[in-house]
Amino acid sequence: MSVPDKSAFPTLNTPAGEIPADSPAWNPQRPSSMPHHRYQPAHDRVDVPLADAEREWPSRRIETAPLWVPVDLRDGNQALPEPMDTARKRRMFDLLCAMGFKEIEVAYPSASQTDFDFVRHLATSGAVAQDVTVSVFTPARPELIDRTIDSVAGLPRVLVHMYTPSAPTWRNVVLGRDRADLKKMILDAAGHLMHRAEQKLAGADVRFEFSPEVFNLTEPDFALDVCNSVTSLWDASPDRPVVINLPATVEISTPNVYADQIEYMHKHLDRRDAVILSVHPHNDRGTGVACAELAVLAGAQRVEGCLFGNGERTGNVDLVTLVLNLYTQGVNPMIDLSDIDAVRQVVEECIRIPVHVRHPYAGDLVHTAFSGTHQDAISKGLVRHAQEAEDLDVPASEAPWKVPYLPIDPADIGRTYEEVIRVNSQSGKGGIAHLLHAGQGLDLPQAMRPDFYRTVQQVTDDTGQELSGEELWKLFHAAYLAPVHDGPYVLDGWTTRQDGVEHEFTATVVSPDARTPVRGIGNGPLAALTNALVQAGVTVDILTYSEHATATGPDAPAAAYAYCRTAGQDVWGAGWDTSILTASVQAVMAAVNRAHGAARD
Ligand SMILES: CC(=O)SCCNC(=O)CCNC(=O)[C@H](O)C(C)(C)COP(=O)(O)OP(=O)(O)OC[C@H]1O[C@@H](n2cnc3c(N)ncnc32)[C@H](O)[C@@H]1OP(=O)(O)O
Ligand SMILES: CC(C)C(=O)C(=O)O
Ligand SMILES: [Mg+2]
Repeated sequence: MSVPDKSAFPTLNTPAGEIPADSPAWNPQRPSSMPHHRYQPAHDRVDVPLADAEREWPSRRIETAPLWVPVDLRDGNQALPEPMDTARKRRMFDLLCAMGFKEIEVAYPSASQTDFDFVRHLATSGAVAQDVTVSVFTPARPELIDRTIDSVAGLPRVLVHMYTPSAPTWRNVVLGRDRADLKKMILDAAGHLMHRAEQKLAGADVRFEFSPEVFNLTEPDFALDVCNSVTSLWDASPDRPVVINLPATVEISTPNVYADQIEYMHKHLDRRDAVILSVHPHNDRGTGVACAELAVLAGAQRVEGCLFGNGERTGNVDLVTLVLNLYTQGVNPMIDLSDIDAVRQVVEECIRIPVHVRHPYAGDLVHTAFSGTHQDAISKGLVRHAQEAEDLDVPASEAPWKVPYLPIDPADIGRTYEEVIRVNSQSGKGGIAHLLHAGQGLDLPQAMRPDFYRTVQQVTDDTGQELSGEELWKLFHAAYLAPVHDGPYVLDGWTTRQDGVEHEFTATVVSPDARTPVRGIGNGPLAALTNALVQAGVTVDILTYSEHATATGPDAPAAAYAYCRTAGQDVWGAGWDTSILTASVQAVMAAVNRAHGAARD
């Protein structure tokens, strides 16, 4: 074993402190010297409004899908090194429509000519179906609102989404306004937006959305006041509801805090039946998905996010994960991900960022098990699943899914089982047997599996590499099948004959020293074979024997396995032929040659 060279590691500040006095004996961790004191807990940065008695989200369940709203073409796009052009945006838009999204944020039209032109393209090309609402995003600046309204002229269903930062640092540092000033600015802009839309978009179905940016760091009473003022100004009603979108623009806390903030708004917003309560989590702490899910428990009805979590910094919340998380709870997610690789391919080509191999549901490795015990469990689970489907008389794709370690049937999202089990040095006999079964239809006897496992382990340990199904088959072939032709005893032209219960086996046994004609009698062809081999000086006891067809149909090869005691050893041999008899003779002769070949070496 090689010892790593310590100089290759970066210099770390070694833990400076003593073990805290109140640490239990089992925990010898010491304080790190990193300056954690520079950061404040979320509870010191913002009031968390919900009292214990009011909190209901922990005991709720998600039983229907919220309205999913992809913001890939705006929030995702603004975070790209190379923002999408019209062709890429159109490809992404068509994908989102095909997946079943009905409200899609398509641009920040005042940001660039490209974004403006894309909205014009949608308005003039007939790309937008009857039931799809196009959403556009604008800051609260009159000239930029005007440009935004100009972009959507001619679209029949539009949501105009206006935002302003509302958290104290943003108010003070970015906008230089106090609460009253900011509220005035918001209401002025909201009024301007409404009047401009009335003037320029008459006849269209136009609705409005407001986001207090960095809602999660905004004082709850201020957020509530601003949102209520906006819904009142826009005269929200159940038949023309306003979207109030409450972003975790930058994640700051554990998801339960966000859930409390959302439940507070859900319970205190005016005109609640005229407000669609929306959330927009980002993923700075890696908990965007948890925030969205807890927010839905807390009363959110709409979720904004991006496919595969693209977006500013660590991304927007990942809609693919959210949708499939819901699916795995037996809830119809209202979005089609039955070909996740096709979706992934379009997204990767549009945004030019690859999906990580460990990305939930979609990564190359997420339905794959390398480790032995997992493979064993999956392999047994798949067999049980097929059996249960048969018992229920339904196709395997309809039977309830309970396979260990696989939260979803990979086939439901267009993945194949081939990638589920892969073999390296961490793998065990179950996984190896599974791959041979999947590839060649071999059903290795349980007792033979450890034997082949040792051969495989030797190769994977020596190379440190993965073995494909094809490579495993080659190894199996070399170990158990090839010795029939490649060893000290080869049969030249053999025949069998049956007379009542008596079987006769005749052959010429070719060995390096002689060609020996042999003839044996027994109560079966293999007994006759072993009896004949004695005449060539070979004593064989067949300890166990089994055979099976490797597929259905008359031409399907049969596989045979023989465990034999010969040359002072117990060895396995295998045979593979369209004739079961030939396969069984091969299996015995392969075992003989493996043992006698090894004895001579
Ligand atoms: C959390 C989010 O995702 S928010 C969306 C962020 N997305 C983007 O910024 C992408 C598109 N943005 C842009 O193209 C540009 O920033 C524009 C066109 C909107 C504005 O460009 P510029 O006028 O050059 O301003 P710049 O971007 O430098 O600064 C923003 C200005 O808007 C103000 N501002 C920021 N947000 C808002 C808002 N929501 N409403 C009104 N004003 C705002 C800032 O205070 C600043 O004002 P100042 O110039 O008086 O200091
Ligand atoms: C909804 C808008 C303002 C946004 O992208 C955010 O806050 O992250
Ligand atoms: Mg955002």
